[in-house]
Amino acid sequence: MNSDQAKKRVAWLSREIRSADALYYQDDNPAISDAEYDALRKELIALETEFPHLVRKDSPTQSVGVKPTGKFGKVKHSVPMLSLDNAFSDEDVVDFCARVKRFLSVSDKEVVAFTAEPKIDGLSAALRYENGKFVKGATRGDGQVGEDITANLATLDTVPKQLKGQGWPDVLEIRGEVYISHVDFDTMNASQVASGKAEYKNPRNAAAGSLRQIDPCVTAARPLKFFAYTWGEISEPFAETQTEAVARMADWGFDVNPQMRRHESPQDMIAHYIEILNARAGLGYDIDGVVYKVDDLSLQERLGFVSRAPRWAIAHKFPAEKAITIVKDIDIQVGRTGSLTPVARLTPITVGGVVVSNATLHNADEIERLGVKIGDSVEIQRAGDVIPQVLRVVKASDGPPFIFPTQCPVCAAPVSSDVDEKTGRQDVVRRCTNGLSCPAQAVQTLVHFVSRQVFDIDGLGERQIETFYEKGLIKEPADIFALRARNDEIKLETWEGFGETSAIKLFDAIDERRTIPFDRVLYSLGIRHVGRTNSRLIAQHFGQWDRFWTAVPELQNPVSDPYMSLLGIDGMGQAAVGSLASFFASQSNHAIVANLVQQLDIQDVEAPRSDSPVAGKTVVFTGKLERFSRDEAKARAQSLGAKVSGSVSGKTDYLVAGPGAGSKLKKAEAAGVTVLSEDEWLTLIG
Ligand SMILES: NC(=O)c1ccc[n+]([C@@H]2O[C@H](COP(=O)([O-])OP(=O)(O)OC[C@H]3O[C@@H](n4cnc5c(N)ncnc54)[C@H](O)[C@@H]3O)[C@@H](O)[C@H]2O)c1
Ligand SMILES: [Zn+2]
Repeated sequence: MNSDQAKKRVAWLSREIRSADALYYQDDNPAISDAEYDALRKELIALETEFPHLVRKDSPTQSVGVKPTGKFGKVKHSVPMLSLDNAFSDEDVVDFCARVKRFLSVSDKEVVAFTAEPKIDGLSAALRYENGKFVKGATRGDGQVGEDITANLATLDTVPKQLKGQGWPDVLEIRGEVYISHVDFDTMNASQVASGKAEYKNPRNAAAGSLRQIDPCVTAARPLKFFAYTWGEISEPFAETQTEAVARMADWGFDVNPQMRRHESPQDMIAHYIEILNARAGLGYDIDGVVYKVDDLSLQERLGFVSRAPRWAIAHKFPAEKAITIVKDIDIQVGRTGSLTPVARLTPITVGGVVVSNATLHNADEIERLGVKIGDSVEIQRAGDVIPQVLRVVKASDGPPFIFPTQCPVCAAPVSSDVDEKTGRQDVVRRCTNGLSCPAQAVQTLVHFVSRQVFDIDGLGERQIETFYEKGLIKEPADIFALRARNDEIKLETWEGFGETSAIKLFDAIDERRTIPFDRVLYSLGIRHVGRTNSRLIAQHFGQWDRFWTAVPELQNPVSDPYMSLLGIDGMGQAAVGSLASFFASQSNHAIVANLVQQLDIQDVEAPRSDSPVAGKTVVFTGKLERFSRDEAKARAQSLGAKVSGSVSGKTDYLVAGPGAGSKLKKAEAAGVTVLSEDEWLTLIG
């Protein structure tokens, strides 16, 4: 970016931030998420660092909050109320500690202690005490001048009107955070709804809205609380460290946060941060990070301030898990079994450090429940590696409601939903009824076919499958094995993304997989209810592919021997056997499998040994296995006639626990299940 472009971007960012500030601080009604806001600020700081001449005196990076409105009287802060700099990563924390030491000319070996405590997501307030009596309360405002909300603050139980104990300075200004607990927030919103008023978006906005009421009686009825954590003007010092100061505040009758601790290294600070992050959901009030402060007050004094934040403190922000964004479109994806899954296409937004541009809407019922339509503002959530979800509509657009298609969006075949045999209710999932004649189902079936757990063909992924399918070169699994023979006409080495070597590599990878066990072939077909376990059970039952193939036509008769004997297998149900039969009822499916089998050398599957020491036993594997992969362990156990389960229950006979085993191990121990190490397991099975 050149200086000119940077100038424009800086101006734009400043404008965006200022307007967000006004909505957030003055109206208590933000229009963008905190994560979005933080991203704008971060970008502005980066640009101003790169182009220092673009820093204007009125830049949002040089100031705090917004100027007070005329709604309340004004209070001048004799000690400015500042904001905090942010750290977003562990590295930032290490840098911060190093920066503090450098500033103080302290060697690496010497210790500078820091406190760590939760960053309460409320709004800050200053309480002035004269001779132990509460005389004035103010908001932060723009840091220099705040609003006089004495009467409102006086209504809080956690704001002492008279300090307890003794030894307080004659003039003492205590600062801290006003907030609302989760329980109180829910109650408050329920009564907002009952009286026909708008709900508050989150506890912070509810607290800010409640505190900045013209009528203190309204504030008095709101469940506001106050945590004390710092101070402003004082007539004389009252402590030597942050830790000591907070302890004295507690003595004088203030709530202080019980999670605060002192640390001597960035590693300990970060460990504490993780501890608080994990405790977050159970605290009962919102926090949005951890604040670290230099413990020694004389060092704090030496470190002083930069424009809007102290040099001796930093806020280590939590990754935001939720964010608000806009639904640009709703697409319907067709899966391998024809299921229609609606996906919201979003205006991209960073959630927990990851850009999210799609979120699942699960099914038609969920769309109806949420009432979501194209153009709506929605709140989304991302947790771990799962697909982001839409939680709720924040602001509805005036567009038409979303109509769930009655035809497959890919092949236009009619859509239907199954009826649950037990409940007689319509399944929430709608499916395309066109089977493998639907291009979407065909491609997804092929993708499943080549995937790791099935044919495991290196170099063939979704993208390649799509290309081959579109060119008409792979329409069914058997075509994959014919590619090499047809390459004179295909000339794969001339395709974009392929060279001579990668083409040969792909053909080799395909040929390597011609020899394959019976159960994998069955699993590769992607038949509903015939997953890995059932494929294995069926394969073990027949032993050889040819025996199975001879029995296939008889499966159309539900009282035939093969049908009944499959039903008799422990673990197989009507759904699986019925689905297997109806798959082969289709002429084209039958032909597809026949073509495939011609290309393969199918290995027999041995029936489980009933004389093995673990035959008929139920085994659970947990932890990190070091002697074999999870798949291998499972296959081995099954071939010895053991049942492998994913969870510990009363039926479990053995738990094989590798290093790092957690909840399953605890549960097994509690249930008196025999726990074996990997070596013990190997000895047992011989
Ligand atoms: N969504 C929006 O439109 C929008 C607009 C403006 C600001 N914001 C949000 O507000 C924040 C910026 O506001 P800010 O300038 O108040 O900075 P800040 O909230 O990130 O940090 C400073 C504040 O933290 C508070 N705090 C809480 N616990 C504390 C503790 N234990 N010790 C010290 N301080 C503690 C204090 O009130 C202090 O003023 C950002 O997180 C931003 O996401 C959002
Ligand atoms: Zn279709």
